[in-house]
Amino acid sequence: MKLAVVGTGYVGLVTGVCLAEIGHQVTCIDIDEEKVEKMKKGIPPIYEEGLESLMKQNIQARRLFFSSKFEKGLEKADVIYLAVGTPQYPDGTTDLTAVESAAKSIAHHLVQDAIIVTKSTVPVGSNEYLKSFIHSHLKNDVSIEVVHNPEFLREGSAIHDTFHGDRIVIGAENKQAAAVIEQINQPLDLPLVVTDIKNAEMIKYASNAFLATKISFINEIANICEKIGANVEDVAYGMGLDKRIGHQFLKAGIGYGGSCFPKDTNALVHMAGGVDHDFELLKSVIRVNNQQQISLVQKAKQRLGSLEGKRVAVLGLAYKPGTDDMREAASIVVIHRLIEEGAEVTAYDPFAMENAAPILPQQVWFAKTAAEALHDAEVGFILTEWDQIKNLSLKDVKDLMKADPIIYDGRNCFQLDDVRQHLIEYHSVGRPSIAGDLRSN
Ligand SMILES: NC(=O)C1=CN([C@@H]2O[C@H](COP(=O)(O)OP(=O)(O)OC[C@H]3O[C@@H](n4cnc5c(N)ncnc54)[C@H](O)[C@@H]3O)[C@@H](O)[C@H]2O)C=CC1
Ligand SMILES: O=C(O)[C@H]1O[C@H](OP(=O)(O)OP(=O)(O)OC[C@H]2O[C@@H](n3ccc(=O)[nH]c3=O)[C@H](O)[C@@H]2O)[C@H](O)[C@@H](O)[C@@H]1O
Repeated sequence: MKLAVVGTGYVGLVTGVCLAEIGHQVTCIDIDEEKVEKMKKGIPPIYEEGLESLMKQNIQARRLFFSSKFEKGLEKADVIYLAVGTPQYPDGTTDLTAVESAAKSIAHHLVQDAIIVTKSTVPVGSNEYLKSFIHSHLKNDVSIEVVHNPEFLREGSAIHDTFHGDRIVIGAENKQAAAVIEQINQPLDLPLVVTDIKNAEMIKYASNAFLATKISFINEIANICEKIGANVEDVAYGMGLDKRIGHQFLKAGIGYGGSCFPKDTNALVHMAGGVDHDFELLKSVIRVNNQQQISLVQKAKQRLGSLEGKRVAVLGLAYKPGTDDMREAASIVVIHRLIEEGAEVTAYDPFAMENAAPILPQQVWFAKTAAEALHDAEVGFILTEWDQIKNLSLKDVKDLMKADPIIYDGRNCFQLDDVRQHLIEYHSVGRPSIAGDLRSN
């Protein structure tokens, strides 16, 4: 089928590439011309495992095209996917500016009947509004249907998640339109949920809110574990064996970040408020997460009295491994706090430093390697569990850092026994602290 995808970010580009891979003819449209020029050459503007090779293969097979011109990209497209960003306003409500702008461009350039499939996460009721919005901006005598097909991929495993997702949700008021989207996805052979648009919109928010709840729950358990001398990893393992609970999303850490959990949980709280429902549980989830992000700096300050002038290495900046995305990364909160406390921060991330530089305080130095960041540091903060960080030898870490170093590990990257052997003072999340080299005190 001939498809167009509008917006080529983490979701749009992966969607376009994967739809081409299963045999469709796809043109991806983006208003960012620089990005489009890069993509035409097979260079993805984002870091995502496996994306570049799949993109190049489909460009070569002449199934995948890129354009910054709507009139060209929409030519003969039967189905148009909309995957532009839906960030949050400072008050936590959803900013639909990009969706409206892209919808208007689609409406202006549509010359044949089409189904518009929204992939962007939008508040309940938005798709109904979008349908009339597009209608009112059509320039030609064409008919449209709107289908909501929320996206569940995770950054860092986006290609895998698209081909092996747990379900595809199709929200439609029109059965024929739903059937077309089913047909497009048929080669993926994944379980389908065909429902109405409001349900599809709510499934997306409820899913993200539930996953965020699991994380804040285990982080609270971790905080209690620390106080009573238990180990959250053993606790989570024991809990997760119960199939009703499961092991996924029970990894305690520095709190969730990323472009979606923070904004989608806020949006759902606002949506609930809009219908006079005080979503107390989700508000607590958000509060717990905000506190979790600053907890390690608070511990360091308590332990050291002051961080003024301390040389601090921050390893890992992206909100999770496998991506260069810095949106709502815990590292932003942690580093701002460290700088406010007077620390001298050197940071390292294998892929996210380019995106991090413009949003972190100017005082931050960027190191080319983890070893360079650790060199002569007194305190280390681990904020993303990249293999490049998890696989560091603790002997090297100790040798590189100043005498009697202290590590605050927000991702529980190291085995406690291993740390004990290396006599490094080590504080992680929800596990007993390790005292370090007592001989030198
Ligand atoms: N990032 C993720 O892992 C996931 C994101 N989502 C949702 O998918 C949507 C997109 O998210 P991302 O891909 O992260 O966004 P993004 O910010 O990475 O990409 C958006 C793209 O749209 C382009 N764009 C903006 N306005 C445009 C317009 N008027 N016409 C054409 N292109 C335009 C931008 O240049 C950019 O390339 C959001 O609603 C998000 O909540 C859903 C699941 C996963
Ligand atoms: O709507 C979205 O954008 C996406 O949001 C999340 O995907 P993503 O943000 O890419 O990454 P996750 O793997 O979910 O991690 C999110 C955050 O939670 C943290 N996390 C995750 C799992 C865990 O056990 N503990 C934990 O702290 C991660 O470190 C990260 O900061 C969801 O997992 C996707 O299903 C959804 O499509």
